Amino acid sequence: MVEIKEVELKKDTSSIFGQISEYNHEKVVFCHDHDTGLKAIIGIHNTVLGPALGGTRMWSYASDAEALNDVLRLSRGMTYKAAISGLNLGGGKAVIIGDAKKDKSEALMRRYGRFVKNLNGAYITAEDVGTTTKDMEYIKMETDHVAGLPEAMGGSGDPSPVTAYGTYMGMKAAAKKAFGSDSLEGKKISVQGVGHVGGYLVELLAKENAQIFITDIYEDRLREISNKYGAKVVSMDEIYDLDVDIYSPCALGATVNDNTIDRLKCQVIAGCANNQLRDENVHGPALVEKGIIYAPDFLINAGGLINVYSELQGYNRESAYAQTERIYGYTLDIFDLAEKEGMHNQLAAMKMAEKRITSISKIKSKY
Ligand SMILES: NC(=O)c1ccc[n+]([C@@H]2O[C@H](COP(=O)([O-])OP(=O)(O)OC[C@H]3O[C@@H](n4cnc5c(N)ncnc54)[C@H](O)[C@@H]3O)[C@@H](O)[C@H]2O)c1
Repeated sequence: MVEIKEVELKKDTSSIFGQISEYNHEKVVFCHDHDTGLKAIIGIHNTVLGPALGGTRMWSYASDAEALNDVLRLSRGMTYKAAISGLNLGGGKAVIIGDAKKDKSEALMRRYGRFVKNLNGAYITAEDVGTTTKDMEYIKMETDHVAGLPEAMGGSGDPSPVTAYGTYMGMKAAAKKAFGSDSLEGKKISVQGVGHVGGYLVELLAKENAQIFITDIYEDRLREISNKYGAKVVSMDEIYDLDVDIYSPCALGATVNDNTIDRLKCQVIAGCANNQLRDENVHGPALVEKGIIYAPDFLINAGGLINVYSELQGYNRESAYAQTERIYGYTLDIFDLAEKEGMHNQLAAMKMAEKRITSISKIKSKY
């Protein structure tokens, strides 16, 4: 039996190296370019299972420290996501500091691509919040270590529909656990963020005749999704107080926190956002206490990674969807493990992922 260390948040996070050692990252690269205004951080968390693959996020962070914290948490999440999904990939992620609508240019993305190139394949990038398949084309001009290229270029295209499908599968598994049936018909479901993934998820929920509530920063997008699928629009703050069966965080992370947890009235949380629990050690157990079934984020939002991984093997859309469908069964397995071991669902999923990494690391030195 492999011994797995409990993941704890350590306290010394005041220095950069303190933060990097907190989650035991292998490498963190700071990228700066005066001419293009590029400021980016690439986090390589763990490469035991394979090269670190994870998207590049472009976001207007309030501070460099916030950007570092985000890339460290996101890249660790990628390690777990790849491991639990049975992929031969490590965990990595990158952030570009800036406003994706204003600060992006071909030169900036290509300069960033050259930093990725310099890592010689230890990190493979892809798209994330604030980046598009077009940006991946620019990166591809500088390095082969990029995935999620447009289908016209032989790539797997936008991963969002596959991510939405996996999230839907995880949500149905959680519904089965909470309500005794995985049917979402008539269920009241709030979706926070109707961007790439959230939009596709709403489509799947509408097909199953769920009652859908949506919120987003962008009013035009809200109108579009509401008109198309008959979803009711609510304000960004109101989403936490709704009397719903399922809350689906599909925007950014850390929305399950000290300020929101007491307001939530749902029985299930299942969404595609990464790092939904602000602090898994605090908010994982708090959800158990409240009787809310939490579907682990990195498990149920793995569809996009599965899709991108398939591109590296020679893309096959059907097999990517078939593999993503298995998220349903994996999610039920995690609920069983959590119950058996008396732990919260996120921790059970982390332990399952760590177990695979530990066992594979042992065979790596043997020929
Ligand atoms: N795209 C993928 O395949 C994929 C895969 C795995 C995980 N994820 C995660 O899923 C989430 C959504 O990804 P996406 O690709 O759909 O991004 P996106 O940028 O297309 O959509 C996010 C949406 O959330 C909205 N938003 C941001 N803050 C909000 C807030 N406070 N309240 C309400 N809405 C808010 C944005 O306006 C945007 O429309 C992210 O956390 C991402 O990391 C995405």
